[in-house]
Amino acid sequence: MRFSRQMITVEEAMRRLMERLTMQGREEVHIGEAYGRTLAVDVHATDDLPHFDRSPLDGYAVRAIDTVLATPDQPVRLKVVETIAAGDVPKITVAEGCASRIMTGAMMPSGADAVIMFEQTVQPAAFLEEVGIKRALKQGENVSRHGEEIASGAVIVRAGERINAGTLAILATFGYTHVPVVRKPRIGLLSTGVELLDVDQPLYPGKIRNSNTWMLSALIAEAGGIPLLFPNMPDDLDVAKGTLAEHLKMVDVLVTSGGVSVGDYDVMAALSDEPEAELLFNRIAMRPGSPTTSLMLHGKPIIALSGNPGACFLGFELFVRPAVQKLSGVQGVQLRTIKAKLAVTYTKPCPYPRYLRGWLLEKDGVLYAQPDFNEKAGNLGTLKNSECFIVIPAGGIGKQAGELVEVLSHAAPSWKQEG
Ligand SMILES: Nc1nc2c(c(=O)[nH]1)N[C@H]1C(S)=C(S)[C@@H](COP(=O)(O)OP(=O)(O)OC[C@H]3O[C@@H](n4cnc5c(N)ncnc54)[C@H](O)[C@@H]3O)O[C@H]1N2
Ligand code: MOO
Ligand SMILES: [Mg+2]
Repeated sequence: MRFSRQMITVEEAMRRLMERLTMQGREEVHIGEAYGRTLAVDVHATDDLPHFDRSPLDGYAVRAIDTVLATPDQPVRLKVVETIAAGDVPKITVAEGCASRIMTGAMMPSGADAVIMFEQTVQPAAFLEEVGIKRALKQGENVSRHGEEIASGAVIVRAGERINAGTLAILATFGYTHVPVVRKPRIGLLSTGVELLDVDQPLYPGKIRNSNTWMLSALIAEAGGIPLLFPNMPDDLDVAKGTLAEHLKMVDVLVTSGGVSVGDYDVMAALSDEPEAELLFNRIAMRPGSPTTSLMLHGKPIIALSGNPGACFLGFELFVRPAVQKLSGVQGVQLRTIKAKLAVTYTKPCPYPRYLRGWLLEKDGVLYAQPDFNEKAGNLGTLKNSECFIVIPAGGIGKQAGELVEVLSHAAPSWKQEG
């Protein structure tokens, strides 16, 4: 099996994995902790917004009919009967020939049906209790109507939407101190390989420090999962079987790095051949990361990423981020690309689609995708500069500068969210 692998497309691999994942249950969290979480149910407006007629300006609440003859040269004089601050309940009805001073956000007094801003009024010097209105107003002008933005009972946020800063504003407006969200998935994480040292260990010949675990842990948290870090796993199949069985009890998905290729010590590849493992895929038409593997073990999915840091990074974006999102309740998760012009010619041939790390730039209104030329799968020095993957299609002669290419950005918005 290890040497005769069936190659499938990225899309097919993603489909096979996604169909094994189901949304987590729900929990309630305080609004202060809800940022970045996914709504578990539709949330409704508990009142009209606004819930009273209010003024959007600092000015005077008037009866429009009283202002019909008003001009800058001949202002209409009205008697000021009250001053209304935001938060006050007006006490006096605005009668014919009268006006109330009113502040932004304050409740409209009964009788008034329009507001004129201070700048369009004059204060007759000798008559402090009067105001001169310099233009005619229409009924309803400058009044924010009760319920004009959102009606009580309307859906304000849908199940499956990710809570951003704007969502928090609307939830707070309607009094949701606690928010029904989808439980965060627990994503176990470990690296394989006896060559790996911890960050605080000195280098020895042949050994390297484990960087994938730290990179993946941050990416998992950013995607909305809880990373659970397990110790590095030795390249021994029997040990791996026991260790993984224990870890799987504690997580919803397990992500591993390394050991997926055809090497003598590639333990995750060896595990895929075991009868208790159900292989989902172990060869994908993509570069880097073609040996990226996924399997079901003891009823739980394992996503086994390549150990090469660049391939590991790509594998995360293509498979782990969408998996975390689906478990987190995000609706309609799928790979979504945008088109941009390739900033420089790239001619390296490849039998599979190649995902080049890079970034986007804008020049004279045109979006360009700039590849990072440090794209060897094992290179990690420029991983930090990567904000997207530029897809160079299989075969052919690559792409010329200025040709349109598909670009997959790492940020969450590139994953379609419906609803
Ligand atoms: N005969 C073949 N050899 C290889 C093939 C192939 O098709 N035939 N594929 C190559 C490709 S492509 C890739 S990608 C790698 C995949 O390797 P593994 O996923 O098995 O990963 P390892 O062998 O464990 O490690 C690869 C590389 O990455 C370093 N590494 C591993 N873990 C970490 C970590 N946690 N932090 C930093 N670096 C790590 C490791 O030391 C190796 O240098 O296989 C090719 N070979
Ligand atoms: O898939 Mo590998 O990362 O090309 O070296
Ligand atoms: Mg290997």
